[in-house]
Amino acid sequence: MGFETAFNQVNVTFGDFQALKDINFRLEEGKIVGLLGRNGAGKSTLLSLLAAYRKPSTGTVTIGGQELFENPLLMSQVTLSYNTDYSDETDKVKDMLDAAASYRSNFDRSYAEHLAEQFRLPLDKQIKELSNGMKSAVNVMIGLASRCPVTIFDEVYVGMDAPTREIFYKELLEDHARHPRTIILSTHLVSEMDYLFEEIIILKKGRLLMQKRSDQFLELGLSVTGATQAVEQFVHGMKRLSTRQLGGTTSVRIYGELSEAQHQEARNLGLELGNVSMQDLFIHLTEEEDNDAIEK
Ligand SMILES: Nc1ncnc2c1ncn2[C@@H]1O[C@H](COP(=O)(O)OP(=O)(O)OP(=O)(O)O)[C@@H](O)[C@H]1O
Repeated sequence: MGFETAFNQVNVTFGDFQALKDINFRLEEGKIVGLLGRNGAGKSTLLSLLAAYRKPSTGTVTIGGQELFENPLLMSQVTLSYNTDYSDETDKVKDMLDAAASYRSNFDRSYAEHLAEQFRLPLDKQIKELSNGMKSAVNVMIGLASRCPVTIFDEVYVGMDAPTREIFYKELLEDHARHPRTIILSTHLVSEMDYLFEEIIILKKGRLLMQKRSDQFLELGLSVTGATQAVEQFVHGMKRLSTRQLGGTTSVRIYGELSEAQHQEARNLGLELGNVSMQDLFIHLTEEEDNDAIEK
């Protein structure tokens, strides 16, 4: 069975508020995908559809060509980890492992215990007594060790300190290499997590703004560095993301691709061309009010 994931003409409305509008995309199986968007863009709503927690108001979500909602066999192939309220959870960490092992067919208990060790999770402690970052680590541990063909983490890092997040990213990459599967990560930590993503999806105000491979996305912008006057002459009329100046040297980040003639002109002016970050592009694309076009 294939696990290509598809959203087909999906809309979600809450009363008269439309949270998702005409969402169409396909995810080839096996990729690590970053789901990006400003607060309220619709990321959690979209992920809740993919975990079959809710049904689209219209449209369908399919995995391997079959509709997901109320399809128990397919639903068991998806896991969604999110910031859970564990304030009343008297189970111990090890009880949680037992429960996950009993209902997840691919659950790898020894890998879960390895993760518990990495995250320094006390197996005998009640979950409600853990710190916030440790509760998030429990979610990551269950999510990764479940080895579901579609594995989703919705801002699951909340409360984790930087070294713990590094352990999460490292384990995710290593386990994905050993057991390739679709992993979707929604995040606001774009600059910290950009290297993880093979592909990105950007939502803006409930719409799919862009779906691109990360390398193609990064080609949407570039930095131009050199003598201030030459840089200013070169970037005149281009869409500017930011400017940094130090002494007589200026570095301008622009949005847009250059023609061969422009590359030649940059060389003639002695300018250095470089990359811009995923975060810079993301901020630009989600701030611009006139940029609501759907691009693929
Ligand atoms: N149950 C609900 N009832 C009414 N509106 C809702 C409901 N759930 C979500 N919304 C609205 O839908 C929009 C999208 O919310 P969603 O939680 O999907 O955004 P998000 O991209 O995950 O945001 P954040 O980055 O802040 O977590 C928001 O305007 C939110 O208020």
